[in-house]
Amino acid sequence: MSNHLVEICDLKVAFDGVQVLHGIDLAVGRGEALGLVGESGCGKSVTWLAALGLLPGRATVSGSVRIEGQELCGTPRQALENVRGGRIAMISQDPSSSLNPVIRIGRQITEALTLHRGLRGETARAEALRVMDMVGIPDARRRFDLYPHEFSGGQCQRLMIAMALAGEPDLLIADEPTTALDATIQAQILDLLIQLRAETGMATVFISHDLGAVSQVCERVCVMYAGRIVEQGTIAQLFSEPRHPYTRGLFDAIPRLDGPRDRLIPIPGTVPNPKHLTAGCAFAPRCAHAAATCDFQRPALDLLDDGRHLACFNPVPFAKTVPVRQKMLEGV
Ligand SMILES: Nc1ncnc2c1ncn2[C@@H]1O[C@H](COP(=O)(O)OP(=O)(O)OP(=O)(O)O)[C@@H](O)[C@H]1O
Repeated sequence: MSNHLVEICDLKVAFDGVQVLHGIDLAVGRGEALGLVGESGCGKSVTWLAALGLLPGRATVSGSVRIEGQELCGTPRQALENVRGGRIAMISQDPSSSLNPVIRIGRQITEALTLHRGLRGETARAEALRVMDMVGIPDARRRFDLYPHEFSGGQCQRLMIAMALAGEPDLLIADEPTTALDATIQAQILDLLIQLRAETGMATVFISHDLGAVSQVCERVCVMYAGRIVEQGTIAQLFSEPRHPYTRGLFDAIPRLDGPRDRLIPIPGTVPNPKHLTAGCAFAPRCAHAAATCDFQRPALDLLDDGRHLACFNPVPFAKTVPVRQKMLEGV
């Protein structure tokens, strides 16, 4: 059996005939933290929603998604439900997608414990309190019978993580888990994700626009553009020497606290509409490095000598490191 916990091969998704994922190959190791970055609409969420069978019926999905060898694509709904929340749990930026506003929080967590681990009665209650405590809800015993609206936004996010942990997942997919929170609470939730991974050994997929957050939580990062992976490597590789012009553009667009605001260089243009993709590289119209070939031929995702994967005919040369990335790397 492979060393990977999850292996995604040639995953394709179309909505009403419009293809939005074009053959994603991705693996997550046991206990690994993988970051998925890219601008809005590039397919980060759809990749994992498709993997878990959570897309609406009008989506067409093909390819293979395996968890420890067990194929999920084409698996009956009931069997998938055992995997979701059990072996793989997903949290999003919106606690209301996981927390039911009219059910007391303790009951919601104990129900998840019953569903995924068969715990009941006092055992379930004790475990729910332990999980609430683990995610840093103060005075869990007293707050067990409160409703979600009686908790702050950051605490609701913690409770959502508690629900996810209830099934003792092998993989936690955190989809923009901190986007809706203010900076201090964001930092606390990131710390919590790092701490929980260290304590439980679960793998984490961290989906985010925020490269700084990804560098704190993850070991490896995957950059997506227009439904494809364009660069993939370790945090150190991509942060010190991004080779894809898109990855480089994402770094240059990060606001710097220590420099003049005019150093921020946004990527020109916008993400293409999936209906209007050409046979060329989807990033070519926005790319300062694009050559004539890039307009009509698409580069494959190749493995480079340094171990990263890159899909580009004309990559950024080595040794173009800029200080902002050095600063981020200090924490890696
Ligand atoms: N339910 C849906 N119906 C139709 N199209 C969809 C649906 N969900 C996603 N899409 C399309 O699929 C593409 C990928 O969307 P996805 O949500 O995966 O992007 P993302 O990278 O996660 O963006 P964000 O960072 O904004 O969440 C987009 O073009 C989006 O419009």
